[in-house]
Amino acid sequence: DHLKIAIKEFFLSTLQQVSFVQRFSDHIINFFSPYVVISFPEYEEYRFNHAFAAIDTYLGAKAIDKAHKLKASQVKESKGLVLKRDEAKVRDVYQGVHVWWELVTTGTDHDGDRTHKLTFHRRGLEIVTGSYIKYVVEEGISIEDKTKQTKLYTNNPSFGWDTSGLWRRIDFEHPASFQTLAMDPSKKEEVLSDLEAFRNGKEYYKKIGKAWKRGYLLYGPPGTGKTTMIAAIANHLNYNIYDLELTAIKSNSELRKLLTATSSKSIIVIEDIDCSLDLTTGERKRDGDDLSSKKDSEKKEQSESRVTLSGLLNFIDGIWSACGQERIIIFTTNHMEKLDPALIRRGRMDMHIELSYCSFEAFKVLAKNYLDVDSHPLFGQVESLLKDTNVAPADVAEKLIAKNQRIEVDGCLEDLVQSLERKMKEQRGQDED
Ligand SMILES: Nc1ncnc2c1ncn2[C@@H]1O[C@H](COP(=O)(O)OP(=O)(O)OP(=O)(O)O)[C@@H](O)[C@H]1O
Repeated sequence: DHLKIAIKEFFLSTLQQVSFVQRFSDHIINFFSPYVVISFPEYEEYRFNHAFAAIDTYLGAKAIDKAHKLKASQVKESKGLVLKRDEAKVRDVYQGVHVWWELVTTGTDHDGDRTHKLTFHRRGLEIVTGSYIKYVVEEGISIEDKTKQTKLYTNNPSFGWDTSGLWRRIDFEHPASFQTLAMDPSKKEEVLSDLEAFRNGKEYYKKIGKAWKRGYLLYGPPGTGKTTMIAAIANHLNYNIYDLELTAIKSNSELRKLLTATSSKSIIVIEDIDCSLDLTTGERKRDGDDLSSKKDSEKKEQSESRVTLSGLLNFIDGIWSACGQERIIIFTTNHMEKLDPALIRRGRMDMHIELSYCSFEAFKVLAKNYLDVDSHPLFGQVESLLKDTNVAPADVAEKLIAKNQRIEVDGCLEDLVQSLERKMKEQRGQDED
C-alpha cells in the first residue's frame, strides 16, 4: 500500500510539474512567437458580430478552384447554384502578407460557439489591421448582397428550427413580390420608392445624424395582404426577417438581448401588435391571466418581469438606434384605433400603410396572378360589384385559385361574381339592421 501511495504521489507531482512546464513554455512561446492571432467570435455577449458573417462569406467564396471540399446550395429557384468553400482552414495572401484563417467551434456541433481565428506574422501587423481586415469584411458584405439566402428568424420556442443563439431560423422562401401584390398602384409606387430611398440612404442618414432605420405600420382588415407585403419587402430588399413573438418574451431586458442579436439588413416584425401588448397599461397580455384578481405586490412583480410599452418604445428608439444599421421595423394591426399614439407617432413609425379591401385595380393584379388574364367580359360586372362590397383580397384570391383545379377562367369568374353578389346583399342587410 505504501508503495502504491508513493507511486501515485510521484505521478501526481510529475503531472503537475509537466503541466506547469507546459504552461510556462506556452507563455515563453507566446512571448517570443513571431505570430499574432486575432479572433472574431460569432457572438459577443449575445451581440451578433457582423464581422464574423462577412468573414465567413469571404472565406466561403475564396479560391474555390483550389478547394478540396465544397458546399453546394441553390439559394432560390430563380438563382443559380452557389458553391462555397467548406474547409475549416484557409490560406490567403494580401499585399505580400501570408495569413491563415481557421474556424474553431467550441461546444456541441450544432449549438457551438464559432470563432474565426486569423494568424499572421508580426511583420504584417500594419497591413493586416490597417487594411486587410477592412478589405475582407467589405468583400464579404458585397458577396453576401449578391448571393444571400434570406432567412426567417423567430424567438418563438415552440418552433424547433435550427437555432442560432436566441433566435431560431429557417430559409425564407416566400414567393410574394410587389408585382404580384394586389393594391392600389399609386400606393404601391409610394412604398417602393420609400424603400429604395431607404436602401440607398446610407450617406443621407449619416449626414443628418440619424440611425439608418425605418418603421412601417401596416394596418387594415384581415386578409388584405399585410403579411404578404412583409414578404414582398423582404424579397425586394433581400433582407432577413426577424418575426418577434412578444408573448414569448419575459422581460424588457430579454427584448433588448434579442434585438442586439439581430443582424443588419433585416426587418423586425411584430404582427398583430394590438393583441400582444396591452397598450393602456403598457403590460403584455397573457392568455388566461386575470390581473384584477391578483394582489398588488404580485401585480407589480409580474409587470416588472414583462414587456411593457416603454420597453417596446425603447426597443424602437433607444438602443435600437445605437446598434446595427439598415433595420426596418414593421408592426401590423387590424385595429389601428387601439394603438397607443406614442407607439405609432411619425418618427417611430415613419410610414403608415393602409391595406384595404379589394379594389378593381387590385383585382386585376390577382386575375393576372391566378388566371393569367388581363381582361374578360365579366370584368365590368366585377368592377361594379367591388365598388359596393367590402371584400378582402384573400377572399377574392380564394375564388381564383380554383383555376388550379382545372376549372376554366369563365367558371372561376362566374363563381366570383356570384359570391360578390351574395356578399353585397349580406352587407346591405347588415347596414339596414
Ligand atoms: N393584397 C394582396 N395581394 C396578393 N395576395 C393577397 C393580398 N391579400 C391577401 N392575399 C392572399 O391572401 C392570403 C392571406 O393574406 P395575408 O396573410 O397577407 O393577409 P393579412 O392582412 O396579413 O391577414 P391577417 O390580418 O389575418 O394576418 C395570402 O396568402 C395571399 O395569397
